[in-house]
Amino acid sequence: MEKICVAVRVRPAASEESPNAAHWKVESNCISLHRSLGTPVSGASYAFDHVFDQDCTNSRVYELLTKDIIRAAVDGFNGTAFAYGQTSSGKTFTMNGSENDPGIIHRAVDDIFQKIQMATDREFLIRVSYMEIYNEEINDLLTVENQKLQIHESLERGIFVAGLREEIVNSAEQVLKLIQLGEVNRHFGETNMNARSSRSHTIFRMVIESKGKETSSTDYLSSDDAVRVSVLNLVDLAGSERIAKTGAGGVRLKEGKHINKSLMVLGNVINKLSEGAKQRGHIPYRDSKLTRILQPALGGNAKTSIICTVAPEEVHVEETKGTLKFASRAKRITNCVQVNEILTDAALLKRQKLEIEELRKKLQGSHAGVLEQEILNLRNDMLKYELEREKLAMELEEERKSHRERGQCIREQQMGLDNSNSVVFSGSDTNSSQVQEIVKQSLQEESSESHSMGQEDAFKTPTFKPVPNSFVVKRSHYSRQPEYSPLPGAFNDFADEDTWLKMNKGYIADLDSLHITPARKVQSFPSSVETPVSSKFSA
Ligand SMILES: Nc1ncnc2c1ncn2[C@@H]1O[C@H](COP(=O)(O)OP(=O)(O)OP(=O)(O)O)[C@@H](O)[C@H]1O
Repeated sequence: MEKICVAVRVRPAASEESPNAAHWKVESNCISLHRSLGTPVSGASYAFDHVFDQDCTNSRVYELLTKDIIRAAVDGFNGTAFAYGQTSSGKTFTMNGSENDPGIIHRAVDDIFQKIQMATDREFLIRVSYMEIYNEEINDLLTVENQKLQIHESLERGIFVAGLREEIVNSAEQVLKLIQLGEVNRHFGETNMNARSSRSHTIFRMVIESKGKETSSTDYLSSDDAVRVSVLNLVDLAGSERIAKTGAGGVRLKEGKHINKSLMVLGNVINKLSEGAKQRGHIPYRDSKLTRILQPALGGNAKTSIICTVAPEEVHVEETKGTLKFASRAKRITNCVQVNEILTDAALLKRQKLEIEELRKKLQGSHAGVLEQEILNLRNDMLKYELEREKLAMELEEERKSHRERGQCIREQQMGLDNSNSVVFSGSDTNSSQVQEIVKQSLQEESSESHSMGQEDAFKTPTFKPVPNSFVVKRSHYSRQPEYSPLPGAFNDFADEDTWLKMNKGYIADLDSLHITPARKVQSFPSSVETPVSSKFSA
């Protein structure tokens, strides 16, 4: 959204004013009415984007008010600059200027062609038309035969005047010649107020089309393929007039009525547009040809500036106040400005290719997203496995610890056994040492076997327990090795119940779990055996 730019320009006084007369004072961007003694009139002070006093040149007005619109028009934005004010206040002077000080139209034309020459990456097509609205009829100023033209509206062209001559131009000089031609056909008339009064509203229009120059045939990714079309309107309105002042009659009176009526409709449109969007309701653009043609410039898609010209004389104070009020309302209008682009079939095709390329990139981007998610999942899994591994390592350590404790326990038992044996067998014969050795071996075997057992089984290794009622020695391996098993009879020779009782000091080892080494082929313990150990140990 962009506000309309509004400026006020005070023309030089036509005749010397009395020093006691009320006058307008310009300070910065404010204009205020003062009485003869210099005291300001309350409620008659106004501020605008710019206020130009009588010494201001057209050059400065152009620089501050119009130059941006012209630049934007070359870039594809619609633009409108128009002069509004009572008759003889300086509208035509501002738009057309003089020989020494060319007006806005002349400067705009020069500027456009300069900018086009500088935009080397684009090619331009400029069309010019010039029309007037005279007595509410549209006439072509470039072709006199084209009279009473009609306004049409289409999706493609927007609001346009059908049958209007559009001249394709290549230079500023060519355009200025066309303007001169149009000026000849324009309706001027002499009134009491102005020797050469505009009796019509004139609209000088330039349509600027541009398209990026193609660098190569495969350069389909260029975003400048669309054709930009902008419409620039430079409007010189007829001045509102008081019939009593202009002394109009006859043709002039009729003209004056039409002028005033269309300016009133313009005022109504501005009034409505200056209200909030909710209150404004219907905008009466269709009530006059002027507002219909200027519709895009008023609250539509165009950069717009209005220069309100005022006469400084005391005699015109009321008209000047009216113009300033109009300007104040116009200041509140906002337009919605955007570049106008037209896509040819070729440009459309190229743009679609560009879009597909962009979508492909996006798709690739989203695929990368999927991969990233997968990597994240894998990382999570790895973390889980790591935690599980640590847990298992801790369990293993626990296992080892309990295993060490079991080993310790076995060693203690063995030591206890050794001690008891030394008591039982002290000073005894060879047989007792043999028995001692066998028991030791058994315990060692048991100890080594317990290494390969689970924790529960390990605790079934020999331990001390109360003496059972009867002595039982279980030799589970005998059945598997019958050929070499020691004979129970031989064992009985010394391992009777009493002996074991003595050996274990009231306790017996639970031999259920004792692993008896693979048996040697012996019938009985010899009376003199050097090493009665199993082949397992001797091997
Ligand atoms: N800023 C200015 N500096 C010098 N002369 C000016 C200026 N503005 C207007 N004039 C002169 O005042 C006279 C009236 O100006 P102009 O014709 O531009 O008024 P207008 O608003 O177009 O009037 P109308 O509505 O009747 O066509 C002209 O002679 C013009 O040269």
